[in-house]
Amino acid sequence: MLELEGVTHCYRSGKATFEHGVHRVLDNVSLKLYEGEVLGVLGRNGAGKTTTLQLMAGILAPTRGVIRRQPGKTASLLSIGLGFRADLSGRDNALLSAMLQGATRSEARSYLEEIKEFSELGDSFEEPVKTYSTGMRARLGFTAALKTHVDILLIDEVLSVGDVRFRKKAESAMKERIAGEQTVVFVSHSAGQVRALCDRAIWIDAGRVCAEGEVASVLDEYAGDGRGRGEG
Ligand SMILES: Nc1ncnc2c1ncn2[C@@H]1O[C@H](COP(=O)(O)OP(=O)(O)OP(=O)(O)O)[C@@H](O)[C@H]1O
Repeated sequence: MLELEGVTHCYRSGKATFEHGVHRVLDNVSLKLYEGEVLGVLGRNGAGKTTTLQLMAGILAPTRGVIRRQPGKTASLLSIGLGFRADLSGRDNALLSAMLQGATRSEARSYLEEIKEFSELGDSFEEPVKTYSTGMRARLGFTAALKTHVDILLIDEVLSVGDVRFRKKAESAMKERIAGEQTVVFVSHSAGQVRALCDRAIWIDAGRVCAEGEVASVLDEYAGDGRGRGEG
């Protein structure tokens, strides 16, 4: 459904840092995402996980290599604080986000009360997003993505924020959605969440895929490396 072939991604940095101002974050990464699967992405801070999701979403273009997405399939990146217009209300942002996922205006409107209720934002739903806390933004982003249709859902750690009660509710709603046909790429630092939600996992370190395959064996290798130990 989505394939990365030999993908390298570099960011520009100050001339005095990295190699002549070029920071190579992904180095010749190849991976395949199959329809209906939930792929977990593990890796320490700065390993290149978010960059991988942004490439998959088409927000970034690779420096080298190819990204193939099945024609007509939509991919959407769900990450904290990304994609909201700060001056617009939660309601208007939810409307926009649904329309950006391909809903018509009236379809998008029909989701709004559900989004308001699930996100538990109350009257804040009518307030500008710039007045929201990080947890409130995450709840709005999570709920808007949960309620709208997208072929490939790319989730960047949004299930790790918010209070415990909302996190549990979000996890079980996500499980329900995943149980259907939804294709998901899921970045998390929590071994527990990856074990509970994913069909397959990859471990990225220093821009390369170190391990790929069955969740339990990838988690073992990650923990054995001493970096994933003790998380979740
Ligand atoms: N826009 C950017 N410009 C320059 N460097 C960047 C940019 N975005 C990320 N980087 C660098 O790329 C590397 C990988 O970042 P990325 O966000 O993909 O890592 P990550 O695995 O998602 O990390 P985390 O677990 O901390 O979220 C880091 O060293 C980061 O500093």
